[in-house]
Amino acid sequence: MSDKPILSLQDANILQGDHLVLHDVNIHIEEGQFVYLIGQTGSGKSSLLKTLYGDLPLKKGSGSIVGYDLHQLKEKDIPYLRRKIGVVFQDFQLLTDRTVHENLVFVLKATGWKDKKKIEKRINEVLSKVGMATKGHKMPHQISGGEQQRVAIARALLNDPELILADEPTGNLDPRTSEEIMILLSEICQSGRAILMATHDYSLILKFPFNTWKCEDGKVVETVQNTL
Ligand SMILES: Nc1ncnc2c1ncn2[C@@H]1O[C@H](COP(=O)(O)OP(=O)(O)OP(=O)(O)O)[C@@H](O)[C@H]1O
Repeated sequence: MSDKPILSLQDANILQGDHLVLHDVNIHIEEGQFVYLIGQTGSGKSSLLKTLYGDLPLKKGSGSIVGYDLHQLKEKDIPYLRRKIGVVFQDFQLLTDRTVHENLVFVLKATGWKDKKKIEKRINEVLSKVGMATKGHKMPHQISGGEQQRVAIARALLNDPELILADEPTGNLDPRTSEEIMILLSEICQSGRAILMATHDYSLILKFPFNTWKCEDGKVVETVQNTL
């Protein structure tokens, strides 16, 4: 593992419109690192992640993510930034009117892939990686929540991202399925990708211990497990 920074914020303010959610945020993630983001409801976890994937502007402070300067980020840069990071949400956000396979084709075509053979090869690779190789023909409503999240993770992996941002990816899943998703995310991390994951599930943190940042009183602080 090198010490190449995949993500860093210096003295950053996180805003929702005029509302200051977090101030003077200083964080840093390197290649292959797994970091949890915790904090009470409304403490700013999603707002921080949104700033990182370009959904909220960084107006004060500096920040870089997978080589992009967040302060200089233009609307036209956002699709390119999103190809270098994978984003996973609590509610999976699959397109419900098409199969698993078609969901993945859609993303590849939207991100510039044209060669049919390469598209098929990549889809097989990511579906195999998440244990869903035989389910490509299913509609999202024909598979379980855990399986839908596996597909959403496969979708996040399509463009081989250096970083995955996951906003409560186990929030809609039962404890056993949550653990399976954590095992999958841990394996993805071991293969060299960095992961920043917002969660409310402290039992997962205890079972899969990684560095933890807490949003509290408008700040992000590094925390240790016995003070969770
Ligand atoms: N779209 C929005 N417009 C204005 N304010 C918002 C918006 N979304 C969130 N906020 C406010 O920003 C603050 C942080 O919310 P955020 O969603 O980032 O918290 P969170 O830690 O992710 O919460 P949760 O654990 O419930 O998902 C809250 O005060 C919230 O009310």
